[in-house]
This record gives sequence, C-alpha cells and structure tokens, in this order.
Amino acid sequence: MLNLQPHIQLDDSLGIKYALLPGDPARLDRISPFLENAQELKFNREYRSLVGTYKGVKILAMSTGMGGASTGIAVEELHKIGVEAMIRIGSCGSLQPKVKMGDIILVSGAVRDEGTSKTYIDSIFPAVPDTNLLLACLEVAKEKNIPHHTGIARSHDSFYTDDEDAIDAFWSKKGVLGCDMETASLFTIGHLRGVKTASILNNVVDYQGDTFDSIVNYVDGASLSMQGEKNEIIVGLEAFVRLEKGLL
Ligand SMILES: O=P(O)(O)O[C@H]1O[C@H](CO)[C@@H](O)[C@H]1O
Ligand SMILES: O=c1cc[nH]c(=O)[nH]1
Repeated sequence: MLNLQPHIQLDDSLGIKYALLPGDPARLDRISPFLENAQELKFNREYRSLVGTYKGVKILAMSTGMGGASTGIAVEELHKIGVEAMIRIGSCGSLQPKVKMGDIILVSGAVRDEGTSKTYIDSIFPAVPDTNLLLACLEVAKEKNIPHHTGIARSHDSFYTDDEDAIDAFWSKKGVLGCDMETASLFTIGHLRGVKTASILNNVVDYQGDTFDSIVNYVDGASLSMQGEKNEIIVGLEAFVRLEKGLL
C-alpha cells in the first residue's frame, strides 16, 4: 500500500527517515544546494517537498507553512509515511538582547502558547525535543563555531494583536530566548507519535526591533539572516548524519 497522504501528497514509497522542516516553502530553494541529487517532489497548499542526499544520508525537506495547525498536519502525515526524525529549520524573533541577528537558537523547550498542541493534550504537558537530537545539534554548532544559544522559545498564534509588545516583554522577563509559531506543536505532537524532534531557529528580528521591517528584510535576503539560515541548515543536516551513524 502506498499510503498517499492527502495534504503533503507524499506516500511511503519514499522510504525516508529524516526530514528538515522549514516554515517557508521558499526556504527549500536555499536548502536544495546543500543536497546531492536534489529533486522536487510535490507542492500542495503550503507543503512543498524535495528529496536529496547529504553525506550519503537520504533527506526530505518539506515546508510546514505558518503556525501550529499546518505544522501538526505535516508531522502527522510525515509520520504516517515512515519519517522518524524531524528538525525544524525556522526563523524567530529575539526576546533577549544577547540573541543577535543571525544567531541560532537550539530549542530545549517551548512555551505552548498556541492552540494546536492543546487540542492533543493539556498544556501542563511539556513541549520538549528529543534529548539526543538536541545534543547532536549543540555538538555541531560548537564544533563549527556557529553563534548559538540553547534554551526556551515561545510558540504563539498571534502576530497582529494589540498586546504583542506587552506579551513579548512578559516572556522576555521569564528568560525565554525567542518566539516562533511552530516549535511547540512539532515537539508535542512529535512526542505523542514517537517521532524524534528538534527545532533550530534563526533569529531574524533584533530584541525590541521592528518585527515587520525585519521580516521584510529577511524576505529580501538580508545577509545576517541568510548566514543564520545557512548555519541552521548545516546544523540540522549534520545532526541527521550523527543519528544515521548511530552516534546518538
Ligand atoms: O520562517 P518560519 O520558519 O515560517 O518561522 C517564523 O516565520 C513565520 C512568521 O513570519 C512563522 O511561521 C514563524 O514561526
Ligand atoms: O518576531 C517574530 C519573528 C518571526 N517569527 C515570530 O514568530 N516572531
């Protein structure tokens, strides 16, 4: 049985264990050069996919779109076709002065301030990555001298409420490093389905900077954001190589 999945439009004939999950479908154009024999697969709704190899390991890259709901569908359907480990290759906004543009955050836990994960399990349940996959990412970042931080991110559903500054200030005071929209649902649903997960976030908005201008600059290819993106892709790919070699 091929088990074709309705949204991602992929089936288990792919036989792939590892997936990089950017939010933005356009990020696949910048992941592709890191892979040998990269081949586009499908582009249905927000789910654009390609497959290739990195150091002999077969890797799928698929966009999740924005937010927990579409990420949840991606995790579920990828799990159904046999993907065992998923690393988010995301962007985020900084909540701390020390997290600079282009620094990456290796997320050790996520505040579940979004709706999707709560439809699965009460918010007292933690959103955490697979420990060994996180440690592999950390090892790679250290080895390659990539500017990085390890800690908590806040995943949310809101971009344009009237209270965003106050919300950010609250979580900043609690020591949260940055905010995104997908990590909490990836971690929570991944754990419940027995999928190993990690999340790497490239900071594209300075602490207390202008979120909207900064995101426009990222879309336009601002250099620090692009360097951070390259760094997070390398970290994710090298972590999968370690996993494949049984080093974790
Ligand atoms: O760049 P991606 O990976 O989509 O991640 C971040 O960017 C989007 C918002 O601009 C949200 O999806 C947020 O989580
Ligand atoms: O500030 C930001 C930037 C990217 N993604 C977010 O969720 N927030």
